[in-house]
Amino acid sequence: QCFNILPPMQRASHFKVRFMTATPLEPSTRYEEQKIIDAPNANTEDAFTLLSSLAATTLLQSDRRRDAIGKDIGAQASSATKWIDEGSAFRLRSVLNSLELWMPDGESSDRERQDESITWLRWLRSIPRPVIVDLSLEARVAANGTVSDEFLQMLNLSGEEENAKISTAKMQQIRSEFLNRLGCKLILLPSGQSMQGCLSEPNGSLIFGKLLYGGVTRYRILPSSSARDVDAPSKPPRRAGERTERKTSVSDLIPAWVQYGGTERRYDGVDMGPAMVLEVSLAPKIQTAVDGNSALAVNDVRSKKGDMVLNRLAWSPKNMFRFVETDEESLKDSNTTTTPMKSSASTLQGKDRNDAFVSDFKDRVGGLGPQIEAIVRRVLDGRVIRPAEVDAQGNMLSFIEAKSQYSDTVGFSLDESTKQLSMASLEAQELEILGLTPVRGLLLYGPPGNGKTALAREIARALKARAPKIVSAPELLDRWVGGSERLVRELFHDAEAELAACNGDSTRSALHVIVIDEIDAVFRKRSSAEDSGEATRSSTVNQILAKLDGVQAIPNVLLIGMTNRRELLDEALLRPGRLEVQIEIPLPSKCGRREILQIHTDSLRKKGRLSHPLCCAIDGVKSAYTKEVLLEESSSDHVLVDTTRGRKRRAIKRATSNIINSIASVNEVVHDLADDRITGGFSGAELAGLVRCAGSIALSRLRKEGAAIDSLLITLDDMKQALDEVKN
Ligand SMILES: Nc1ncnc2c1ncn2[C@@H]1O[C@H](COP(=O)(O)OP(=O)(O)OP(=O)(O)O)[C@@H](O)[C@H]1O
Repeated sequence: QCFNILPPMQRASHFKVRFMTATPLEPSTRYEEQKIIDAPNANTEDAFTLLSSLAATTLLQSDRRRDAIGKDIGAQASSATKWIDEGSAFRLRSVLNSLELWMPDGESSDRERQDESITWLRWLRSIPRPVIVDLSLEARVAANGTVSDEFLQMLNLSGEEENAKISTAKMQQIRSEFLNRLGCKLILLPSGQSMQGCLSEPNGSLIFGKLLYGGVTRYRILPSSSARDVDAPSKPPRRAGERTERKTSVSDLIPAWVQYGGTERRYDGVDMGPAMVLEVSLAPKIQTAVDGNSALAVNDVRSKKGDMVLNRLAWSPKNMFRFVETDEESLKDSNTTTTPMKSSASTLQGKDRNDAFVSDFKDRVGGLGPQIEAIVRRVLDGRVIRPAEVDAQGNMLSFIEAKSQYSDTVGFSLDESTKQLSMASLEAQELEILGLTPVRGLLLYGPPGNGKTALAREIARALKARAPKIVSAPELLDRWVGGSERLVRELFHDAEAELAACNGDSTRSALHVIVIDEIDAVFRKRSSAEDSGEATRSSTVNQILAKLDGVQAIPNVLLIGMTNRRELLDEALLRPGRLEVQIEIPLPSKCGRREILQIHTDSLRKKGRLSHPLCCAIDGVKSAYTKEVLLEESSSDHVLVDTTRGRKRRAIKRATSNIINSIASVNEVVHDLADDRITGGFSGAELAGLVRCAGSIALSRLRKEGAAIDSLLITLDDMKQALDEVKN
């Protein structure tokens, strides 16, 4: 008995809609013969068109229901929506449930769409005050194809006119009257800002809302207070049906809600970034003359036509939305719960990305937790990371190497491997607008051997930068005229070449990390005597500074300066815009020493080449091997049990007990290698050296015994000897 007037859904194959059969109606003889409404022009491949078509279908179905029940009821519909067909309305709501903003995720091959949505999102994040974009016209155009003349004709005919021929002009009027009852708006609110005016739709309307971005509090203003509001603006209006929805991550799927027209409604932005709400409204027939657009008269509401910025944006609502698969059960009639959806984004953003960086660093350099966090915050956060190409072994290639291998794509491609790059670039551009650009220069200073160079390499690796160029500053001072300038030019040459290949767009270039060790040799405080060496030095200094913050500044470069003597440096170098972030890399603390020891013994431990007591000493935990356990283990060794008997066995046990007694005394002395009394004052390099020394002692022992390398085991005793050796 159900009248099928749906647009062809099968083309949106990925999209599941639960179809509710419309409430069975008294069959109206007039419609019995009517079959599927032809919708040849309806393109349901984009979500916006499908949504608009379904909204129009809901209107048609509801009108039909009203006609079937009786025109009078429809005509009398005022504050309640008695005229709405519940089945169709439910379906429309399910469609909205699975509607999402189309976000650039790097996975789509549709570059144009990516660019469009980035522009659109960027605009959304920069709007200074609430904006309402009226998409009603677009929605009506999109829905137009779904509505056939025959059906409209039937809905509008009264009994007597049934057989009369309707003129084209009249038909057009009926069509536009019908479509004008369909409304669609985007409500955009900057972070934490509220709408000044209110939205209102005619009595009997149904408004479907959906939060697409950020967070909002939605509520209705009670009619009594609305009038009072004008006279006494200080009095807060009385609210009803207040609900707050927050979309904290892309994967949060906020269910759509339904509101009734008649009362005024308003949205307040939650202080968590900009918010975007989509509203689709259906007005009852009785209100046709007034038109659903009455809401646009409210003071802060601006239509698309009047917004110059919006007119300049190249965007189309057809590219703004997409459908995601939803878990139908969990969304069932829920207005408050949020449901996670499957996220296609595989790479990380924001805080997650920073956390991943921090833990990645910690696996490789020890004892520098606070320093690494500062570096991630100041140097990595907000940076667009276009990964540099790597060779077969995974080593980062220089620009020249990459160019010879990947000649056509290097330097300016946003390929498949650069997932989330567009989002990162969007974020970076926003930060740039706020003046929060990532720094171009970093100074690492502190006593030698504590991981400055190691950290610089790690930064380059974490940023997936080009193979870092590490030079020692004195190498830059060429005694020949013009020599130093040439050396500095060479240092920055690759970065400049790649930037030129990307047409100056630094977000498309991989990052070039340039490390200058012993930077104090070049940038030391100026001496009064201006000898010839001084002249070379200052021209080198000027050239490097120009690359950092001068007119020839190169944005795709991170310069890391390193020194053991910060106090010798010229203050001009440390100004913001130059080596702006200065991080001290001190001697490691007890905790740091333990981390460094763990890093340097990690591979040995994984291969089972460290004795248990040594592992315990590295970790600073008491050995679980007590004398008794060791004795037990040695006597239960299957070789002993199988091949020795009686007195001989007892003799071996006694001998083992003596050995273990002596080892036990060693255990008690060194049970924490990181302890101040044992490795206090050691630098990272010395700790790395200590591990190598213990390894060489174990190896020479093995050689003396004539055993094979695969039985190498470094013991606590080896480490003790190594400590003696290193300390002397
Ligand atoms: N914090 C650390 N974590 C892990 N290893 C470290 C650490 N500090 C030093 N090392 C080890 O010591 C070696 C030397 O350190 P590195 O060259 O980074 O020190 P540096 O501070 O740059 O010294 P210099 O000032 O003399 O150039 C590294 O290769 C590494 O093996």
